[in-house]
Amino acid sequence: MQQQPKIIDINGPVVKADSMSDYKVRDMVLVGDKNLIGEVISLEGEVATIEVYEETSGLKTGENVKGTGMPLSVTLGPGIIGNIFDGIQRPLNTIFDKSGYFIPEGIGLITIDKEKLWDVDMLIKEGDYVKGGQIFATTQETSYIKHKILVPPTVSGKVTQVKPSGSYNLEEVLAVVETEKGEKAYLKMYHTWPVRLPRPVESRMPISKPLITGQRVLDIFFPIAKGGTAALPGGFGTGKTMTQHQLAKWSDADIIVYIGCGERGNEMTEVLEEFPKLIDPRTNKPLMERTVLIANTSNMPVAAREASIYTGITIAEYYRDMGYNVAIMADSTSRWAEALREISGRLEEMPAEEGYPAYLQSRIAQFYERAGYTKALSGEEASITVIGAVSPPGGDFSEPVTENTKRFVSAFIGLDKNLAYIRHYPAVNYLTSYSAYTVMVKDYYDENISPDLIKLRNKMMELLAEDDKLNQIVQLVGEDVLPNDQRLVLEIASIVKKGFLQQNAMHEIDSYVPLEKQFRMLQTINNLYEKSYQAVKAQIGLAKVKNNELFDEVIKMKYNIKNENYEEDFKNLNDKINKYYEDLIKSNENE
Ligand SMILES: Nc1ncnc2c1ncn2[C@@H]1O[C@H](COP(=O)(O)OP(=O)(O)OP(=O)(O)O)[C@@H](O)[C@H]1O
Repeated sequence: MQQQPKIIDINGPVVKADSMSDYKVRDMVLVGDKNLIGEVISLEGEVATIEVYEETSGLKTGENVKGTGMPLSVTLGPGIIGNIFDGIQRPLNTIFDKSGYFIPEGIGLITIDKEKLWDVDMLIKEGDYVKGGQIFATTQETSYIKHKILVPPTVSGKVTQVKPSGSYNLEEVLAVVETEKGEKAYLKMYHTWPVRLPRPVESRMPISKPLITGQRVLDIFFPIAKGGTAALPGGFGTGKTMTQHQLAKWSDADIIVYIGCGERGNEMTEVLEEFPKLIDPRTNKPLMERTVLIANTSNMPVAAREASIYTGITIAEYYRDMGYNVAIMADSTSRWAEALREISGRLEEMPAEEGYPAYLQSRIAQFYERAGYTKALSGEEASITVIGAVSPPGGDFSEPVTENTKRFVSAFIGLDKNLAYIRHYPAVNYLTSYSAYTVMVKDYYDENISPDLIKLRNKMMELLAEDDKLNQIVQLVGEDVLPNDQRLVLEIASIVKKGFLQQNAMHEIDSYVPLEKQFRMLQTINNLYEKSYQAVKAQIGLAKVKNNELFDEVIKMKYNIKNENYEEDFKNLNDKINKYYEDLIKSNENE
């Protein structure tokens, strides 16, 4: 008989144990007298290397290691939404209730509440055939989210027993299925799934719908698509967290999974305090009714930080499988990569660039590849959108995490320290950012808003590029050498920047702007440009063409025109623009 495995070496979160030849890589184990949760990451003969997800100080060699018979997994069932978990899906509220702010080691693998009763509507009857991923029952998880209870993806067969609709807890067997092999499978309201294994889907579908965020620089200039991937790199204090919060609050996903990964504890406290108070503008329900928070701050064990990304994406996949559009925000993937580096260092692996392990690239790829627009096994169309913040040291985008992330995302929304310095927020660098989704969502914008939207967007992008070029000349020789039409470019570009790209997250009206209003704003700026250009062409001096009051009114429309019933206001503003330039050109002709 195999001897009892014992700890032979402890190096921070990396522990070695002997007599482990019966175990497999990725098995979840309980380490030491306190039963700390760990995962076998390599095996060499009898000796296993184990990554421990809890604080290992106090652990001693000679203590036992025990198997759990399964890989590191999450428990998927009702009760996830609105919850706040640590990196391995332990509910922080329950932990705080039991033991205060710090997570005591050895608290075990507690997860969602298995005793709570849920009102379940059964959708199957005896004799039915069910297949993996099928929705076999539903329960109202929050007033906004109907939880569709799924047959585990690995189970299919004939239903031999079924409970009637009623009130049940998570452990009760709702149905028994006889599989093709003649084995019995017991369907409960939850099942478990290994975090590192992507959940299967029926098929991948083309990306075509935007994730509408209410943030003008994103929705119009650099759209993120449902099922797409985006990176949000930015140096210290450029607004990554703020932007991720804005996305979590406002984007039109059904479900938000927010992973606070290695950020400072106080930043996460803000999320924990602020989010439960927020109201979703589209449903008028508390935002937490569609949100899952995963908190793994810099003061929590580093290995659990590494796991938190997988925990988050597996939860996202589970809700996708029910047919929901899920958006995942990870803040910050750099801290996650640092956790990989730290563990790799302790494993004495050969370091590659800047000390990161050689598999950094493949790990980043695996994470973003779990995004997509798909047909789920249940037959429902659904998506996972992944938005990862990246914090390159010193704001240098050529470092390995930013470089590798750039390869695997289709939208790269770079935050710029110079823009942040002049308080141009969100500090998105409009010259170097890009989104491949602009083309993919064009048809959607054409049909749902106007065929002019993307045209105007492209025109304004050209204007901003020209503005950048002209500014270089201005810096050398001053503005006076430029002809009036070029000086007008500088003036209008300034309006695009101040009146459109800058958006105040703290302002009641400006924090979130409906797409239709965004477009009306862009049209108004374009109208001002066209009419003022006619005046310039009519040889009218720039001092008159640039009517400060009118220009200011266009800049301030973001605050002064409300987010609803705005037609009249836009009409008045545009009439004012038209009249001013008609009068100006007429009086010039009469002179
Ligand atoms: N859209 C915005 N509207 C108004 N203010 C903003 C906006 N975005 C960022 N800011 C300002 O920038 C500050 C820094 O933002 P934030 O904390 O998100 O930066 P960060 O890049 O996450 O920083 P760190 O590197 O410290 O994690 C905020 O406290 C806020 O004052």
